[in-house]
Amino acid sequence: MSFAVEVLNLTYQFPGSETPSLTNIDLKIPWNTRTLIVGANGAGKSTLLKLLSGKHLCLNGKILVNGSDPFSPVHSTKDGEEEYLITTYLGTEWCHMSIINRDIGVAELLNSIGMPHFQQRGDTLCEILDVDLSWRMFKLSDGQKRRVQLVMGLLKPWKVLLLDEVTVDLDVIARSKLLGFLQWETRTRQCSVIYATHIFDGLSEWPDRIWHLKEGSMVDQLDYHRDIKFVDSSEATGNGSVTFSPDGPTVHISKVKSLHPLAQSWLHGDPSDLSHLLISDVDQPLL
Ligand SMILES: Nc1ncnc2c1ncn2[C@@H]1O[C@H](COP(=O)(O)OP(=O)(O)OP(=O)(O)O)[C@@H](O)[C@H]1O
Repeated sequence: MSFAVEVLNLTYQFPGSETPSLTNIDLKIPWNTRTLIVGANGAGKSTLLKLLSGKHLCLNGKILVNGSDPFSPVHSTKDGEEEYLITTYLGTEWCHMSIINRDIGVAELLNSIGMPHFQQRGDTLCEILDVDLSWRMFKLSDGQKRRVQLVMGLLKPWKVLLLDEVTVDLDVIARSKLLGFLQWETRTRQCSVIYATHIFDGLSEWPDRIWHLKEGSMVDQLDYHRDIKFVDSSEATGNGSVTFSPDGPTVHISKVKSLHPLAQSWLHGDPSDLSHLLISDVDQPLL
């Protein structure tokens, strides 16, 4: 069976560093899956995603993405007539690309990276991310710039998408549509997504697997469908419902299906944990 990603006994230490950032990582990620990586700041999420994208050379262990070493110069592959990038890595450096702050039109920008060759995909992405081709980049809000960037980053189809928290300033609708698009992609063609995030809103139904990286080690690997059950809490009035009172401004929000409590409990006790400062569920004010 071929895997989207296969990692065997990977240990990675940055040059000049005293300790490894990743230790003895073993992973097998099948095709047509969505993997969520959860970990405290400094746990090694970005390092892992960058290694998978070929940005760092793996010296200890083995990494195969689409069956090949991601550090090799081969960056695309063919499925029939279609050409695919093997990996697309969208991370924090990519978010700061200087071109997005210039006085340039969105249509011009997208055309310069090959939109005409991927017209249908580009149109779909512009529609789901609500990007207007007549916008000028320097006039956009941060969230609008991010949406244009995401259209750019996702325009060319990929086999393995590595997302390193790039949805942080999307509004909830754009984020939800983007996650829906990625879910649809993984269901309709041979590809997989690995997503490292600290934001769990709207993710409860999204992943197939949820992994916990702690101090460079993969300490939990859950199968979403097999291992996770959402249960009604005794004080909840429903499951994920919102009731607007006709008589006033009161809104009743029942406990919603969320992976946030799982992440909170995993990260409790992990290094860089400040969970003692968190407002508990019970005390949390409704803003
Ligand atoms: N270029 C580098 N040189 C040396 N050490 C590094 C470098 N980049 C990251 N590290 C170290 O590797 C470890 C993992 O960092 P990484 O950026 O992968 O964490 P992360 O889980 O992505 O964190 P965050 O949630 O804050 O983005 C940290 O201890 C960090 O200090």
